[in-house]
Formats: sequence, structure tokens, C-alpha cells
Amino acid sequence: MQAQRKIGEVILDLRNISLAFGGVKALTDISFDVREHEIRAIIGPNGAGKSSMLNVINGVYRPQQGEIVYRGQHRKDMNTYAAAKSGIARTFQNIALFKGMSVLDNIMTGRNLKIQTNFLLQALYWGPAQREELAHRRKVEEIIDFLEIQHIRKTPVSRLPYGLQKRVELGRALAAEPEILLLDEPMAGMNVEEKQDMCRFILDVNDQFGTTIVLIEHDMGVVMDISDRVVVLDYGRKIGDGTPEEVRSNQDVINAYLGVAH
Ligand SMILES: Nc1ncnc2c1ncn2[C@@H]1O[C@H](COP(=O)(O)OP(=O)(O)OP(=O)(O)O)[C@@H](O)[C@H]1O
Repeated sequence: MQAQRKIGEVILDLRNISLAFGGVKALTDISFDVREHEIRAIIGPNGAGKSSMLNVINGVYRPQQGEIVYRGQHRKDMNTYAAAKSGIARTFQNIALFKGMSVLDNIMTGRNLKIQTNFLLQALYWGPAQREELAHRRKVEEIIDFLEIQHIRKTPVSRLPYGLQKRVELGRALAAEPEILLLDEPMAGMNVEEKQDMCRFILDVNDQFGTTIVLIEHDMGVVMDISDRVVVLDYGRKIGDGTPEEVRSNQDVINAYLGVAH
């Protein structure tokens, strides 16, 4: 499957990123790029700086040094709104859904940035607002079909098992029709079957929508199976970068995972 996809040019370039929280250096001089349509994994032991890196990409954290170049534009001041507006969507390590709301309504919240009509028109539900609402609903229904969750579309999220909640969170991110999808441990806490399903959906999103995917994942089997390239962090530094085969045979990476002292 991977070989059939056409990996494009670099669309996201992270250059010499350093980020510290007081005296804690979360990221030190990290550079790597992401190519259009690829699946790019970020791996590393606990506390290596993986989540911080995703937070830099979508503007939650502002690095003290370095720059982000997204589609050729230098983004010194990336913030979460600008990132979302420019096509970067994300899921979180701990599910961040509206638990009392239905699956459908949760996924609908992912359309917020796409809603054009002004508030007054929406309140009055006039023609354009109505047409727009229908178009958004259609898109959300497409996502529900794609993720095979028709049977739970009206169910409150709190009643769903964990694996399905993760799938709904993916659905909400997809509702924004992102160019880059950032997934923070999409398979954490899942059983084998749920992991297989999630893998399939990630590959399908990438293949059918052409979405570029950057993911953090602890399950090495999954990472090596689905990623085109892998960047490895350890203590906030980059220690490896390349294809799964290259990373697997990198001695620094092996040492980091075996806990060899620096
Ligand atoms: N908001 C914050 N305030 C202070 N320190 C932070 C903050 N966020 C992260 N850190 C620190 O930065 C370092 C990197 O953390 P980060 O969460 O990015 O690592 P990680 O590789 O994602 O870890 P894990 O696999 O455990 O999720 C850690 O030492 C962490 O304690």
C-alpha cells in the first residue's frame, strides 16, 4: 500500500527548534521535515519531547529558538487558531471530546472553522445558512460512513468503549479536512483488534484523502509497519531520522531504547 502512494515535496520544515520550560529543556536544536502525503512518526522514550514537538507544530507552545516553515511560509508566531485555519488538525493523548454530546455532534464541532455564514443568519436559519448547514452535515455523514460508526452516530460519547471514542476523535479532526493531521498516541490503551482498526483507518485517510500524517506512537510494531519515515527523540534531542529500517539499525536508537547511559 505504502509504495503506491506518491510522496510529494516538503510541506513542513522544522528548523533548529529549541523549547525550554524554565530550566527543563524539552527540545534542543531539533530539525526535521515532513513531506506531502507521507506518514511521519515521532518516537522516543517517555519524556523525550514528542508531545512538545506536536505542540510546537500546532502552535500550543512557542519555541524560544528555531523556525517553522509551512508550505514555504515562515511561521515565527504559529498559534493554535492560525495552525487550524491553515490546515493542521490534531488529536490528543487523552481523549478531548464533549462526553455528553452525541458522536454526530462531536464530529460536527470539527467543522467550526469551516462555517462561513454569520451568526445572525444562522440564528434566523435563512437560506444560505440552511444550505451551508446541510453541506456540513453531509460532510460529517461521509466521515461517519468512512469510519464505520453509523450505528453509534446518536450515542453520547461517554457510553462508548475507549477504542471507539478514539475513532470519534479522529473523525472530529477529519471534519476539518486537514492537510496535516497530528495524532498523539492514537493507539494508546487499545486492545489488539482496536489497534488493527485504527491502523487501517490511518492508512485509509492517508491513501484516500492524501492527508499528511505526523504521529506519536509507542507501539513499535505499528510505527514500523505504517510509517514512511521516523524521527527519534531522546532527552529532547534528535538521535535518529530515516526509514523504519534505517532507524531500527541505528545504534543510538537501540541504546536509547535499551536504556544505555549517555
Ligand atoms: N507544560 C510543561 N511545563 C513544564 N514542563 C513540561 C511541559 N510540557 C512538557 N514538559 C517537560 O518537557 C519534557 C518533554 O515532555 P513531553 O511531554 O514532550 O515528552 P513525551 O516524549 O511526549 O513524553 P511521553 O511519552 O511520556 O508522553 C519533559 O521533561 C516534561 O516534563
